Amino acid sequence: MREYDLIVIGFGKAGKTLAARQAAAGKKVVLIEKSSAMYGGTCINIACIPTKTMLVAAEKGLGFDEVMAQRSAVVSRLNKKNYAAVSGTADVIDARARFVSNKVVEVSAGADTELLTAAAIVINTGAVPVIPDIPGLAGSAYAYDSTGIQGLSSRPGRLGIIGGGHIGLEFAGIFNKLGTEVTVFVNGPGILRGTEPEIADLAYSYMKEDGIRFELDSAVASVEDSRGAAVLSTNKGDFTFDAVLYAVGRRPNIDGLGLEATDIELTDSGAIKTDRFLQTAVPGVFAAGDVNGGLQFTYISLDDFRIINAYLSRAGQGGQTYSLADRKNIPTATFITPPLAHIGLTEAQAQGQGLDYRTKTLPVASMPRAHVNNDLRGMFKAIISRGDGRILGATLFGSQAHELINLIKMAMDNNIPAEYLASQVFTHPTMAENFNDLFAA
Ligand SMILES: Cc1cc2nc3c(=O)[nH]c(=O)nc-3n(C[C@H](O)[C@H](O)[C@H](O)COP(=O)(O)OP(=O)(O)OC[C@H]3O[C@@H](n4cnc5c(N)ncnc54)[C@H](O)[C@@H]3O)c2cc1C
Ligand SMILES: NC(=O)c1ccc[n+]([C@@H]2O[C@H](COP(=O)([O-])OP(=O)(O)OC[C@H]3O[C@@H](n4cnc5c(N)ncnc54)[C@H](O)[C@@H]3O)[C@@H](O)[C@H]2O)c1
Repeated sequence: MREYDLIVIGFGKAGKTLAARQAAAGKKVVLIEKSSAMYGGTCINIACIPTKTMLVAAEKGLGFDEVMAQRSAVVSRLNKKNYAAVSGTADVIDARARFVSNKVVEVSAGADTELLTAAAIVINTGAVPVIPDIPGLAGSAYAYDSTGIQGLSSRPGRLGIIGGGHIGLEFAGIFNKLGTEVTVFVNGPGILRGTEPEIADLAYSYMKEDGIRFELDSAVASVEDSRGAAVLSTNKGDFTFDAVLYAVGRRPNIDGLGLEATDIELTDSGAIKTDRFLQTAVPGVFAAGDVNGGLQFTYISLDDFRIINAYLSRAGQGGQTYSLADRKNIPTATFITPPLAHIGLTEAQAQGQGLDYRTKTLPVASMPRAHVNNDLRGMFKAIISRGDGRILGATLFGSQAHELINLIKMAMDNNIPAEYLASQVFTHPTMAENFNDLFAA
């Protein structure tokens, strides 16, 4: 049995960063990844990076083949870069890993198997798409998850999307820009629920203006392949599509990990249960990223790395280190057009908590940079505590929102009051300078 200081299962954001960092610190480290096509993990190969590459290329007006070629070029470059970043100092094994006991992992590739053990083991196996229980969907030749849809060899004329969340809306925008007729099936009265309602309404109206169709309060009852297409039977009638994307959430990936051979415990939703240091019920075994049931974002996986790295680095030295309890405000970005970003409380949440707050909304059309950009769409909204001027939350819908939200996070995390942003000297003409008005009394 080969012995290591650290075994990392899965090439995710947390795992690859931890493997490289611990190996650089002199630890004997191995990272196990079941597919070389996944060096760098989900984000690099099948998620954040390829989808945003597709969006940017489609926004430039490129056609389907060029968009896909750019996607492949970027993924291939980053896949290689990620492999090099880890393999220089740690062992990388192309194999599937599974636990055979609490601290023993079997790696297998074809007929070859080997047992490995280590003082510390980190599970970073990500999440997999939930397949909705719709008769005929799983067997349809025209139904795809978010990975499958990126493998299409030609542009579908008609795309049906089941699910109006992050993935559904992002792909709706990409394919709409490529000239595909897109219909999104939403299982509720609107999209972007939980977002400030006036901004969700605006986003919905823009997407409709752009030609995206929505079937709200819809339920897909069955899918049937017929004459080279998929026919969706729904409570709103029958619809025929050349391709159907299902995007109704992703579940922690514990498939085939052999957890039943260990004392590792699961949460009710099937994630690996951890403490605030991301340690499982087995001391020395950690779970990072989507598999531990936290928010499913690459930057959360990176923050999980920080927690485990701090814990392992102080091993045996006692004292407190960074943990989940210290994690501050988490921003989000939804890459629709224009992008939508949020942090902290919405007005409804502030009201629900009985807080004394004021709100400020600012249409993007009032912003000088928006005129320079010739893109007047969107609205910014801030929620500010009346007493001490703290920023309680913000929703930014407009060009560069995904970048700007990080400035507000810094202010919120450090208790910098709204007044500071209201009087800060900003470069001009920029979208950021509008914080002078957004945060003014
Ligand atoms: C289409 C899409 C778009 C997204 N866009 C964004 C975005 O813009 N911004 C954002 O922050 N987040 C985005 N996300 C979410 C983000 O991709 C994930 O939260 C993040 O990649 C999770 O990383 P992770 O560290 O959990 O592990 P992952 O990166 O998922 O890595 C897990 C790795 O483990 C490997 N593996 C699994 N089981 C085994 C095993 N038994 N043995 C060996 N290897 C194994 C897998 O092959 C995989 O490479 C998106 C997700 C999707 C699907
Ligand atoms: N920009 C980003 O940061 C980004 C982009 C893509 C994905 N992600 C991450 O990936 C995760 C998964 O994305 P997702 O879009 O699959 O999940 P999601 O949770 O964002 O959205 C799923 C949507 O599907 C709906 N739904 C559920 N069952 C349904 C059904 N049977 N019929 C119709 N609709 C149904 C839900 O109401 C929800 O609106 C996200 O939660 C997010 O954490 C992030």
